[in-house]
Amino acid sequence: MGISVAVAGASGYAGGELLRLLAGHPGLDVVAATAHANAGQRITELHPNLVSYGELRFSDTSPGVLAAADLVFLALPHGASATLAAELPESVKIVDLGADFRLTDAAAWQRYYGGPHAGSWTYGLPELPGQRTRIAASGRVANTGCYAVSIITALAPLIAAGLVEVDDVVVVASSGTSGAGRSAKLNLLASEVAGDLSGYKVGAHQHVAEILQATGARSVSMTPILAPMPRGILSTVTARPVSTSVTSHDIREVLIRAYADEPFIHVLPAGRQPHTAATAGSNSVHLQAEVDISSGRVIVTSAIDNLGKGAAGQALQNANLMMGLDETTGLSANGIAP
Ligand SMILES: NC(=O)C1=CN([C@@H]2O[C@H](COP(=O)(O)OP(=O)(O)OC[C@H]3O[C@@H](n4cnc5c(N)ncnc54)[C@H](OP(=O)(O)O)[C@@H]3O)[C@@H](O)[C@H]2O)C=CC1
Ligand SMILES: CC(=O)N[C@@H](CCC(=O)OP(=O)(O)O)C(=O)O
Repeated sequence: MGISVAVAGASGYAGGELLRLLAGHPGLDVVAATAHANAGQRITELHPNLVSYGELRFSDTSPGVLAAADLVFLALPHGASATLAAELPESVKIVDLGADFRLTDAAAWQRYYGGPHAGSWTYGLPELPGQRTRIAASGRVANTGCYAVSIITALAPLIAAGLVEVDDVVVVASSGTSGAGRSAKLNLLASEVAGDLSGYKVGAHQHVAEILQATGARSVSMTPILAPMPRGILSTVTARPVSTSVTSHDIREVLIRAYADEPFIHVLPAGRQPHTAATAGSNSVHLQAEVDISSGRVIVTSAIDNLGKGAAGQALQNANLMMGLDETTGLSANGIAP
């Protein structure tokens, strides 16, 4: 018997992707998969792709069920994680895929989420300097938000290297519909989304708070766009260089150096643009950098699978670190394209 694992919110998109990854993990055994309205249903009724779970059914999401595991993943709506985590013993390690514990600043929490701030846990992005060691030493880790992963990995090294101004970052980013969860909302119907592009939460996206916190940027303007595809996020991150002498080559060199030893972050060869399809099903981030020949602004494009490095893959990477396993176990850098 390996390390026992429970997934709360396993009937949802992020929880379902976690179950898929965990089915191929040699050291982690799923002992419980919980749901809310769907408790009691067979896993395969909600996730017909997960045939290896056979007749197993979703349990209720209760502290008693979860406390029996060594490691718990929380893939729940905002607010539900904080309530449940408070009822689990310290001995149970937790990775929260939601936002409840991502922000250190209560005022920032208030601005974007409202309601009481539950506190903060170790921020779950191992590729940030020093963060891998902190995650490995933590019993509680808060996963990075999906857009935030793609944007922070594009921006943080440039700010750390002093290559771009911190007060003029502009992001336009598109997400597939699974980013919104598996809820029956009018704007997510296939007939509404197919053949359409639209902005949403324009100028007020909650991930800006964690992008500021993780990168040291002082001002980020973000325009999210809902894209007619099931998975994937493509972010374009533009910033003003500190000097007109900064070249595309300089930016690429900084990114290449920052991620030289990272198994999941790939700076593409010059001239090749990231594609969301190339990251689908993987835990990878694909990056490319250019300097705009007209405005002189730095443009970094970044593609991820929102359910992979944006959620379940990242959560498993963090869990591997927390349990002393090889960080890449059960994860693939390769996407499933086309
Ligand atoms: N989708 C994505 O790409 C990403 C999601 N996340 C985060 O992961 C978390 C889960 O997201 P996602 O999978 O998309 O959401 P879904 O809506 O697809 O799934 C939500 C899950 O939570 C359960 N649930 C709903 N209400 C409650 C409740 N009151 N108490 C306990 N469980 C409840 C649902 O159970 P049931 O269906 O049985 O009612 C379901 O299992 C969220 O915090 C989200 O922000 C983070 C990064 C990316
Ligand atoms: C398409 C879509 O609606 N995406 C969601 C992604 C949120 C997410 O999953 O991240 P959190 O954990 O921070 O909520 C959004 O933009 O809010």
